[in-house]
Formats: sequence, C-alpha cells, structure tokens
Amino acid sequence: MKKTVKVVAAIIENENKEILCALRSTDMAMPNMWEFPGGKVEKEEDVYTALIREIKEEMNCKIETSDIFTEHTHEYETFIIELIAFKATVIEGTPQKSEHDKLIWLKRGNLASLQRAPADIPVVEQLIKEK
Ligand SMILES: Nc1nc2c([nH]c(=O)n2[C@H]2C[C@H](O)[C@@H](COP(=O)(O)OP(=O)(O)OP(=O)(O)O)O2)c(=O)[nH]1
Repeated sequence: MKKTVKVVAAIIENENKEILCALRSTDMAMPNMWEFPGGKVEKEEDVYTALIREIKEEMNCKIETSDIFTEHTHEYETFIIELIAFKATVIEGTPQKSEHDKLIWLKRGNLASLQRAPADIPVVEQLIKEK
C-alpha cells in the first residue's frame, strides 16, 4: 500500500499581489518542478507550526498564515500526498533561497506558465479563478 504523506505549502503573497514560486533543485525529490514552499508535517506537529518551521528552514524568514486555502489528495506513482495550502505573508526577513534552485514572484495570471508539481495544479487553478 502506498504511504500517505501530509505536506503543507505556503502561498506567499507580497504587497504587489505577486506569489512566491520555488523551483525544486536537482538534489531534491521531484527535481525541476515549481512548487509552493513548504514540506512534510512531522509526527505530532500541527499544520501551522509545520509550515512556519519549513519556511524558516528553507527561506530564513518568518510568515504569518491565515486559514487553509485548499486541501486535497493526489496520488503519485510511489506515494499519496495530502497537500494543505495556506495563504501567507512574510512578517520578518526576506525569503532567501537555500534548498531551492530559484525563487521568483509571479502575478496570478502568470502562475500557470510554470511546470508545476502535479499535486499543485488544482491549487494554481483555484488561485487563478480567485481574481
Ligand atoms: N513543499 C512542497 N512539496 C510539494 C508540493 N507539491 C508536491 O507535490 N510536493 C511534494 C514534493 C515532495 O515529494 C513532498 C514534500 O517534501 P519536501 O522534500 O519538500 O519536504 P521536507 O523538506 O519536509 O522533506 P524531507 O527533507 O524531510 O524529506 O511533497 C508543494 O507545493 N510544496
């Protein structure tokens, strides 16, 4: 049976209404795919704590999150992902790349132009529809 992995992701929006997109590096699982920064929720960790921790670890900044934007399950070849996405804003520091190959800010209308992790596609569609 495939393992189910709970992953939290941040839709970080700046004052220009652009959204932060991160390119998974060649050293990561699922390389060369664009994603919303975040990662796996650890055992006994709540989703908000997990997201704030992941963003601090990955981009050395502090975010503030609001309610869940969207939550859905996607089946990959080797595992099932339960992806929980939150809207967020940076409240301390500036996102800096460490694990990712690239960080870019994109307007909503341009979000669909990137090659996305497949589980993220419904999130992107919902974001585009929002405006
Ligand atoms: N962070 C993130 N991961 C995503 C997204 N969409 C998607 O399919 N994934 C997948 C890629 C990975 O297989 C998994 C998240 O793992 P990760 O490698 O980013 O998380 P992590 O830092 O906690 O991982 P690890 O080093 O502890 O293994 O979820 C997304 O939008 N953001």
